[in-house]
Amino acid sequence: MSGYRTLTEQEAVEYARNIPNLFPEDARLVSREIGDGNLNYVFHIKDERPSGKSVIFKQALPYVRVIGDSWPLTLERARIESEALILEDQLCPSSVPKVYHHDTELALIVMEDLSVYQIMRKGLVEKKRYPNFPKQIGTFLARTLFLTSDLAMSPLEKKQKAASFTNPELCNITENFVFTYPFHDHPSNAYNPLIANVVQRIWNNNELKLEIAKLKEGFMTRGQALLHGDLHTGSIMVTEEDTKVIDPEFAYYGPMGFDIGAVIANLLLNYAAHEGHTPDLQERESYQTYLLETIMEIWNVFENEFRALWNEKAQEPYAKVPGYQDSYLQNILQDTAGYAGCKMMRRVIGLAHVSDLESITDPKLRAKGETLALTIGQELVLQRKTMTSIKDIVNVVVAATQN
Ligand SMILES: Nc1ncnc2c1ncn2[C@@H]1O[C@H](COP(=O)(O)OP(=O)(O)O)[C@@H](O)[C@H]1O
Ligand SMILES: CSC[C@H]1O[C@H](OP(=O)(O)O)[C@H](O)[C@@H]1O
Repeated sequence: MSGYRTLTEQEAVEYARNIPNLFPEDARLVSREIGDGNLNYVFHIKDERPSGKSVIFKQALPYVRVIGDSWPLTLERARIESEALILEDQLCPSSVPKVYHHDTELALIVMEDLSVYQIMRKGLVEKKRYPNFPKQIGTFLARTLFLTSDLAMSPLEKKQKAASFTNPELCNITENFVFTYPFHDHPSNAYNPLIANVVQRIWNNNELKLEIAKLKEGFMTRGQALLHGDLHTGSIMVTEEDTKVIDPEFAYYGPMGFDIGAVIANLLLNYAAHEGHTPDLQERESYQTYLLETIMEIWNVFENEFRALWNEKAQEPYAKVPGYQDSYLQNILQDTAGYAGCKMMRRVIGLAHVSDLESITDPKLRAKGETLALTIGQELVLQRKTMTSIKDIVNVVVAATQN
């Protein structure tokens, strides 16, 4: 920590020049801070000479960027993010930006520039479609989750991995801002006044709160696999053909359904937001159907890849016991539904919102989308234990939309 300093755009350029073989000697480097997340600085550094080469510098600050130094936060998250990116690239090649360099003292990662990709959340608001996304993200989920679990690793190796990815401060953000504060009258909450009655009903619903308590307990105690830990559509960059996952600074050993649930929750937040963005019924239903088909395909790819990995590579002595694989996958499905539900509700009631809904300028229209998101979120949590197939998740969404 002693040599830590926050880089300016110019200092980032100087630093880039001193990394061997990163840029040509005669490079004319231009640097721009482009971070739009809650936590860190991100610099885009480009050679304006013909090499045209560019890289991304991501630097952790010793505090939460959007709040300031009143909320200190560990710089260790840059080490976790860098190691998670390197591991994810080994487990699922080309699914993440390449890491070129990591400086522990400066909490800095130098990585591949993905500027030709777009943050998926923005593309979804523009109603873009990504035909290869389900295959790519479903494979990413199956490979990163299966291959870091006790199913694939020796118990010793897995526990060493879990120890090196212990991430208490970032997990605590999730424990508070995903599982606790949004379900209580907490000062950090920020919701549309037009949905105050729906929020109040959630706070008074003890059956719901009991289920959220169980899901939170799972997040805190169930070290099934190395998770990305914050896999929302702002942490996914896409082109029409390709998908890259960024920003695994929340990585830790947790329940597999938390990552799958994050992807599904954010597709469903976008689904709900089109109640406000897309007044034409036919156009809206067409895009919402596309989102539901995407969700089903993601799960189906995940399940097929996961079963294939299990049949080919499982080390666990009980792996071949009849019924174990089916029961394992059913548990993941039910966790997926529950965590998706929590994540949808936190993005409407809690501190950190999503631009899918926030970009609906008319508060009444926004309230419509937000209410749908809260209805779906509650039902996913409450009905999860009866679910046996991805169709059950889709049925919850369709029923909530029709009501
Ligand atoms: N490898 C990359 N290539 C291009 N842009 C990137 C890359 N990594 C991050 N960004 C840009 O920086 C923004 C913030 O990055 P992110 O890793 O999400 O930061 P934070 O941890 O603060 O949320 C992203 O939304 C994206 O626009
Ligand atoms: C005050 S942290 C809130 C929120 O921010 C993180 O998202 P990101 O790093 O992608 O901006 C994470 O989702 C936290 O829960």
